[in-house]
Formats: sequence, C-alpha cells, structure tokens
Amino acid sequence: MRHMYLAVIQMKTTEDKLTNLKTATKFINKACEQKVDMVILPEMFNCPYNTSNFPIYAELENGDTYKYLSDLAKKHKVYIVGGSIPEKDFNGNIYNTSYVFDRKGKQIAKHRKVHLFNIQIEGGQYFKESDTLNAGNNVTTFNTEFATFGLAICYDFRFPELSRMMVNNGAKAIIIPASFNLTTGPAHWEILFKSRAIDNQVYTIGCSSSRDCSASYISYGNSIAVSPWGEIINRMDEKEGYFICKLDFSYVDKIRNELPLLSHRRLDLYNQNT
Ligand SMILES: NC(=O)CCC(=O)C(=O)O
Repeated sequence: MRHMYLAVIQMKTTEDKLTNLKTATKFINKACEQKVDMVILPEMFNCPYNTSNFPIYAELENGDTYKYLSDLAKKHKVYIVGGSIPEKDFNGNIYNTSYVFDRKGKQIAKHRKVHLFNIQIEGGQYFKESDTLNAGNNVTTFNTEFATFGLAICYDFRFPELSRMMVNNGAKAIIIPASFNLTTGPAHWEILFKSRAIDNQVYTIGCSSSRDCSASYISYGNSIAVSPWGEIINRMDEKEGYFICKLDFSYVDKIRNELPLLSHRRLDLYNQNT
C-alpha cells in the first residue's frame, strides 16, 4: 500500500509525568478510533522542557514511559513515534531520546538528539541543553510497510546535512518531534519544514507541544505537515489537539520522477568542498 494515515498530537506537558502519560493516552485512543497507522507525540512530552527537569524526569531504557508507549502501540496495533523523553544510561549520561514502536509494541528505532539546543538570542530565547544533556551520534531511519522514515528532534532539523543523510538512507518522510519557542518559531518554523521538504522531496512532519504561557519555556505549537512539493497539508495553531494527515508515497515518487533533483546533484563537485 502506498498511502497511510498519521496522527500528530499537539499536547500540553505538565509537571506531573502521570498526567502527561494520561494525556498522551487520551489522544492516542481518540486518534486510533479513526484508524490511523502511526501516531506522533511532541518533544519531551512527559517532562516540562527545562534543563533542570531532565535529570529528575530521566528514565532508563525500558522504564515506565517506554513500557507505557510500547503497550499502547501493541493495544492499538499502531506505530508510535514517542516524541522524546529524557533518557539516562547506566553511566548517568542523559539524552533527549525518541523511541519508535511498531504495531506489536516492539522498539524499531531510537534517536538521541544529535545537535544540542544551545542558543542565546538578544532580547529573546535563551536555552542551553548541554547543561544537563549529552548528544547522540546517529542518523536515524526506520522501515514500515509503507515507506522508510527519517527521525530527528527539533533543533536537529536546522541542519540540512542530517535530513539529506536520512534521504540517502531511503527516507520518504521525515518526522520531527519538536518544541520551538516564541522567538524562533514565528521566524523559522514553517520555512524550515517547507525547505527540507522541497530540498529532499519528502513529507516533513513537525509535532510540537501546545503553548503554555505559564511555563518557563513557552512552546510555539503550530504542528505541521508539508508535502514533497512544499505544500502545507495541515497546520495547527498554539492550542492542544491533534490532526490526521494522509501521506501518499506514490506522490513522492511522482515528484521525484518529474523533477529529478536528487539525481541531478553534482556530487563530484560538492565532495571537493566538504
Ligand atoms: N527544543 C529545541 O530544540 C528547540 C529548537 C528551536 O526552537 C530552534 O529554533 O531551533
């Protein structure tokens, strides 16, 4: 089958982990009533996005949140891209990690955010993930019966090389659990999703947490899905909710055949300069 249905859940993250898991469950249950194939959650969906929280909320692989998502995937026979959570390893290192589960609840991918979000914009957003997080080192893709997907987390999406590596590994859609903010969101969010989609001739999907103006980090929201032609298929506002979008992979092939960008690349030239 060349098409599938994807639910993008823009949920609010509170300080109570169990409440966050229950919110995710409520939306996953609702989306699954509409027979979706895959559900996506936002970045740090079980922990308020704040560096001091990451060590407190961090879980080892196979921890409570992991099992919770795996059980939900199995129950609904659906793929779950588990946004991201703070993951700790046995050495005490903490990562911003996204797990993907298949329809049987088996883990089929794991992405540790590779570019840590350290920014300081004058009069705007400051954040320093490296205060408490370590960076991952892998380019992540995973296979489904529909297509190969690329997966990265939020700030990772600003680095076109990473998306291109996913596409070189076969990705026809790129999924980004995210939480942009009120400084960079209005300026760059939409254009990044359009640019990466057009450059790579892929679907790009950004799943954000909803906006909570009382939080220390205020999320932009605006979860989005863009087609390989650069058309916005869905875009939310800042509020909690979800959308379901159809991904048609024959459309990716059509665009790539008609405008064969990827095969027109002059790799002989580029390699000399990189
Ligand atoms: N959580 C993040 O990585 C935020 C990235 C972001 O806001 C950006 O502008 O990039």
